[in-house]
Amino acid sequence: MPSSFHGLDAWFVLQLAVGVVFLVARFLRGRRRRIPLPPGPKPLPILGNVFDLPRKVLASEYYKLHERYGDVVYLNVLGQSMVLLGSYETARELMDKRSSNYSNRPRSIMKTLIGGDWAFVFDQYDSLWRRRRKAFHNHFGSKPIAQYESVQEDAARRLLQDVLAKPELFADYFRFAFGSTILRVVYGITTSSLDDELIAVVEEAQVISNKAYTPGKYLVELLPFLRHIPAWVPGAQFKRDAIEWNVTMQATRNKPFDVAVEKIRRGDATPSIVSSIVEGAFSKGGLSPEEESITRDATAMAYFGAVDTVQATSHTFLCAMALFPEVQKKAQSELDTIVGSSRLPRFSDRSSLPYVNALVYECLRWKPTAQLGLPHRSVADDEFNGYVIPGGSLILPNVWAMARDPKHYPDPDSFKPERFLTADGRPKEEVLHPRDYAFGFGRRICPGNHFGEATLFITFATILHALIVELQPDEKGLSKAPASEDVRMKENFLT
Ligand code: HEM
Repeated sequence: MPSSFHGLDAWFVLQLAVGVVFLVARFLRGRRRRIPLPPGPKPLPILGNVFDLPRKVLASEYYKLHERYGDVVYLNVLGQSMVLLGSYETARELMDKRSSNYSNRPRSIMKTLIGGDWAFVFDQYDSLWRRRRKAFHNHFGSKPIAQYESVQEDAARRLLQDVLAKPELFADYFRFAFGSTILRVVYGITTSSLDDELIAVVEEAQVISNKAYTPGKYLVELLPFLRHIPAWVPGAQFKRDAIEWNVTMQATRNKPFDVAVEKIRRGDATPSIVSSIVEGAFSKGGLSPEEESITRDATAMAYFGAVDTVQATSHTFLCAMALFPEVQKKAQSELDTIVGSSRLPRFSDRSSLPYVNALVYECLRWKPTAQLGLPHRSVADDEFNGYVIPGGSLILPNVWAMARDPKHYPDPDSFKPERFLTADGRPKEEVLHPRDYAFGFGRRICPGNHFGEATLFITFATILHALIVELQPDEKGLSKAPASEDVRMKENFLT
């Protein structure tokens, strides 16, 4: 006997519901069909554009699709819509101006499996992300970070000594300088050597996340039901890795925070972001468990956001200085005039050093660190230039292409800080600033951009004031510089 629902036959209600859903879906599909998708290669049935997707995560490879199909390119990979944006103008229109629709992130199953749910860079565009991001922004905005300038100056000076003592370890020392600055600013923790225990933990977490978030590496991202497979099943290595990685990911979130809180309890804390939050809450009886959890999440994100990005830009700097000695000389001459030979640069010199500032911007432009940005995901269907962009599409801004658009940057392969300066050496307003794309877009724009730029400024100014960056000669005493266009970016989201 069929059951009844408020007097209606349940079977009838079910059929009605299915019918309505079907009609709505058909209507939406029809609407979409009336408005075409953006141009792109013809998809295969079911597989879609799997074989059109560049084999390498390299912006230059993705750009070939723009050369063929235009500024906005549509791909469908196994049912997942992807929209590639090939110019600053399109990214600005969609990701900045319509930010409320384009600020989601792709879902990641591995993020949860490895215990990385605290890393809000991968959060969905929801209220939890808003709270974590606000907590972060409160301490990394342009005003609050000014109080940590002396920490950044000290780190740059220590870097100089370390590189002078052991130039062959320059890459390790740059990394240590940025990592130790973050631990000091965020947690008030002083680290003294490359093999510091806390640095080792957070560095390990970086390696893990780079593995876990490599696009296309894990089948579970395409077939989410695989996450339920028990770890002992043959072939489920990803589950066994995830269990092991959980320990490091949790330690990264909690260990430095616990050390900071212990120092506050003992009364020997140095001023830091955590000390200001925890001590600020004393008057109301301390942080609530929820506030504490948000603080742990937000503060742990700083090391994650800061170290790889700033280090990659520093490598661009070293490479550019070695390849363009005339630029290096100009920057050094400005430093000699403004800073003089009796001391090292300080933040108070920053506004008097337009050429050094322009050199920082040119480093962000010449080989941008996140060459395909970080993917966003759209929320709902949208119309743009006569095309429909389906809700749920992955949006990939080609930052590399923006940074070398000849409309904005004539002779883009050359490293020319002058492009950001007027003929009489003052900052030029009308040129597209790398800050407008190198740090991402819309509501997801990098909240560490002020801190990041400040770190780059003081590090580059200090190095240039004391050292000369040159190519290392080979065994015959010759040093052959590659052409600028042959300096290749590594295959990855971060270069
Ligand atoms: C040269 C330096 C840096 C570059 C080029 C850079 C670049 C980026 C980019 C491209 C994004 C993605 C934005 C988007 O989705 O549209 C991002 C996000 C982020 N960055 Fe940075 N960044 C830098 C330095 C820093 C620093 C120093 C910090 C921390 C102090 C930081 C923290 C973050 C965080 C927390 C996010 C996630 C934002 C979110 O999803 O809401 N970054 N960064």
